[in-house]
Amino acid sequence: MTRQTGAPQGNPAANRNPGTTPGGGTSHDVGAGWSAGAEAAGDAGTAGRTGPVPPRSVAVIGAGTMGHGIARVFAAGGVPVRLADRTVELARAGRDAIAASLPERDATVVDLVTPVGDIAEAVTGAALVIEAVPEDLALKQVVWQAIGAHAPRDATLASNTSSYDIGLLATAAGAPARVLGMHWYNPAYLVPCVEVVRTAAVEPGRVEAVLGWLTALGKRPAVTANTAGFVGNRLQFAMVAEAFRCLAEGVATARDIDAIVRGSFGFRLGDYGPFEIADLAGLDVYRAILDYLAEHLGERFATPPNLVELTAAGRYGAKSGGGVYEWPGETARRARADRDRRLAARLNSIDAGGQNR
Ligand SMILES: NC(=O)c1ccc[n+]([C@@H]2O[C@H](COP(=O)([O-])OP(=O)(O)OC[C@H]3O[C@@H](n4cnc5c(N)ncnc54)[C@H](O)[C@@H]3O)[C@@H](O)[C@H]2O)c1
Repeated sequence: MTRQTGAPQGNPAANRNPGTTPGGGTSHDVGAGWSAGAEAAGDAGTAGRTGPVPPRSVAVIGAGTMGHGIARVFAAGGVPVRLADRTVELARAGRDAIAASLPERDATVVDLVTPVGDIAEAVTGAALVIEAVPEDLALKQVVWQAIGAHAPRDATLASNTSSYDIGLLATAAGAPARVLGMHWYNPAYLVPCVEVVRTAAVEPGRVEAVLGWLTALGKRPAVTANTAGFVGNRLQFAMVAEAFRCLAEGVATARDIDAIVRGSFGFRLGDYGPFEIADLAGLDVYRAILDYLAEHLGERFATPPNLVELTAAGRYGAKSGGGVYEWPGETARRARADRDRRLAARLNSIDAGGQNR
């Protein structure tokens, strides 16, 4: 497996784990969990930034739950947005939802959003087109035909699909070299990560341009390959499926399952990803747990060969100086101190918000 070198060092600026990109590249700095905290989540403005800049104009197709939230992110970054739906009235409803979601009903943001009832009109002059119509493949393919027919020849075209093969949409558009996935999470203006899905056919530079645009808007993008569920939904839905199984087997009530996730491993997930947590816990421990779970709960818990390989090589994580990440010198001690500080701050903020259920 690919090992990440120079990973957790306890210095937020220097330790942005780039993550393993599908092509094996680790070139972009996305500020993964270990270094979270420097940027405000959501649609931060771009004033004073000297790095990446947002796209000059955007069309968002579908003004529902996701479309209006995505449109808000760009408008809040100063980007003119054409927000399209089946009718201009539905598109106006999307713009109204943006206005209602803004703490101060900021007119400068809302005024940058133009509702339209027609895809051809929406995509005219757009540097970036984002499709966010319902998860219905036949519907999406019709919409993608229209996008392909009318979008400018140099526009980057993105789908917010949660699960579909981006290649099917790219084919419908007739422009595979310009199509990629852009998987946002709800609410789009608050959840920092956007998965950027790199297809085999997308031309060099498109993915990198999107990463720059998102970074300019205060987002924390990460790259995935074009596989079912990408990374986020693959992991999230593995948990959801197991939660339903626990419920069906009477292991706990729905309320207790939610409380366990919120208050235990889920409590850490806002700050740490699975590999960071596993390296600090001990990969030998994780392997032993998985071996037992596989024996008692079945093959879906089978220990993955790359975990077997690491433990067989004596790479147990922070305690052995290396696991998924490298842990030279004092890094493990510093990372544990950093973890305790972060989690204490998280606990305090939850308590302060009165949300500790
Ligand atoms: N809801 C989520 O949490 C979430 C998260 C990530 C990704 N997604 C994905 O985002 C996409 C949109 O999901 P949503 O939850 O926003 O759905 P939604 O139903 O809330 O919104 C879809 C919008 O698309 C519009 N629409 C339908 N046909 C259209 C057409 N031909 N032209 C233009 N607009 C059209 C609908 O009128 C509606 O306003 C789906 O692919 C979904 O899987 C959803």
